[in-house]
Amino acid sequence: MMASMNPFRTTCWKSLQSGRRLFFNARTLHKSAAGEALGITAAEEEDMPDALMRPVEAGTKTTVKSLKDMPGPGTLANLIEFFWRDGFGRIHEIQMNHRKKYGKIFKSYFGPQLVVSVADRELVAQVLRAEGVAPQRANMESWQEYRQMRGRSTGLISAEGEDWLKMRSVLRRLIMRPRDVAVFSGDVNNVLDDLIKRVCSLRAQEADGVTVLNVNDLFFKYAMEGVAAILYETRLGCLENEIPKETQDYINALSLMFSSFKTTMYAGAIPKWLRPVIPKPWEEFCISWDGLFKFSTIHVDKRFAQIKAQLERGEEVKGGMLTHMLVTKEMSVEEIYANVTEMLLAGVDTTSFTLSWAAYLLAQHPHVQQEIYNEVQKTLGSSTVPTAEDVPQLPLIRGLVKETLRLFPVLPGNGRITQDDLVVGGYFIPKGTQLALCHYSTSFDEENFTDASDFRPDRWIRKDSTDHVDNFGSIPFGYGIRSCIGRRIAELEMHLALTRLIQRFHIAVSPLTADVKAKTHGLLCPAAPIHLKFTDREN
Ligand code: HEM
Repeated sequence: MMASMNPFRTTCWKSLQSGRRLFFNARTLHKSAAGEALGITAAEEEDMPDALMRPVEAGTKTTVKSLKDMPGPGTLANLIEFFWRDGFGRIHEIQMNHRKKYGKIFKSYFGPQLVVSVADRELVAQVLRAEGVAPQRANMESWQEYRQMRGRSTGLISAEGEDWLKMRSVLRRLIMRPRDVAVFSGDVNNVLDDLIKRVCSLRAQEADGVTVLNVNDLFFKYAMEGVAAILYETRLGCLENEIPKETQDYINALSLMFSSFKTTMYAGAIPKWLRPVIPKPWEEFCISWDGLFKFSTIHVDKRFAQIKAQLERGEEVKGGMLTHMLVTKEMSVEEIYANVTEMLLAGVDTTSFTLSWAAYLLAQHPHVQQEIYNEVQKTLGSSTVPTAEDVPQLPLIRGLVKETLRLFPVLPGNGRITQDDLVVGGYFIPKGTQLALCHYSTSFDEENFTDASDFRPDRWIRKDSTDHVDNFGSIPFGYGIRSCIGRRIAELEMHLALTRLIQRFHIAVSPLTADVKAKTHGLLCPAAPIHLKFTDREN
């Protein structure tokens, strides 16, 4: 769309396409060379199942079927399921049902929009194996339209083509490897000191002295404070009793964004010409983005002013990711605003929902909690404050996060728009088709995980250095060059938070908590509040 308006973009895009052909030829390379071609870090590659790196077998003759032959629910049935029976809240369940009924690959129509769902580990691997240099996730027209209207830049989530590639290559160098984010351990631990204080003050307000109501609210504030400490290099005060006004304004903008989620994200369904008749969704969408951008602008500008003052005083400028971006000017200031805005948006609910589920699962499985507590005690004792360097010695903590994300993948499905004609599962899929990669159903597939409904963090532990835990059925952060850029930040926040909570408290389910199921609201989140008891461990 935008590319065709700008001849420079068109030229560059062509060179990207030829780069991509090169990449296809490189697919038969051995693992690390292919990893390099994909832009995958060594740590990611280590997790990578061989299936993803295996060269395409030549010379096998198969009949290719067309999309017409692909099974799937009827258009009307699908519309009723989603719009009448509120299927958007049950996307994960519908994914499982459709997988059972139609098989590994099936098609659905949302009005005129065709979506091909891929619900099988090997086929998902095949799709990702065919990715080019700048994969496209979904149609981001509404995000791009807002940015054009306000003269704003796109960020990693909303950008495409060479704009995306340029920003991705800057950010990738800063935060993609565990060792890049290890330096933030101190900042995260400062936030964790406040989280623990907050747990103590909240439970003191309850009659039993141990219950914390609605832990997601607590983890939301922790995730926001933690990610902002890294992105903006500042503290926001989310875990204080009185939240500062500008932080509260941001939280309100974020809530508005999520409450209007259905009508905005899915309402590429609401065509532009209908906006004068149904103006509210677009208006709310713009108001919430205004709030989110305003917040980022305030914090980026604040840091910029501090850096300027330091330079004027002849002082050395030290800092994290934001400082690096502001000083090196590898991105324009508008691009920095857009990226920190989109990263904060992507980093708060994802992390906080996962922490809520992890705490809930620990509370429901006291034996597992005890095993993890033993590991933490053995490695750190009761008072050593963990850092990123300790995490490799805590395999059950890592397993806890992986297992939580397998059972409750915050993004139950992910998207790709095919950039070339493909044959997947014996079907011809033309270029430009919207694919849905069904991570929720592959996570529960018994072929991928034995006793798949069981909560077993130890299933992720390698028995020895040759043991390979094949996990392609569960890729909660996506895979390859368009995978989650914040993965290592999120992992650091979650590993340290869970270690410190388990080290300090015994966590149990409060009788006030009903059996909490998952619902989809854009992300997979708890359908009811989770109330937990935090009792001090006797050390
Ligand atoms: C539990 C926590 C998180 C989960 C499960 C998660 C998951 C994901 C997934 C599945 C994607 C799409 C990947 C793909 O299309 O292949 C994604 C993209 C993204 N995530 Fe995360 N995420 C988490 C936390 C974070 C954090 C903390 C940040 C920022 C600090 C972040 C920033 C982003 C961005 C900017 C993208 C778009 C990347 C691109 O298009 O290049 N995420 N995330």
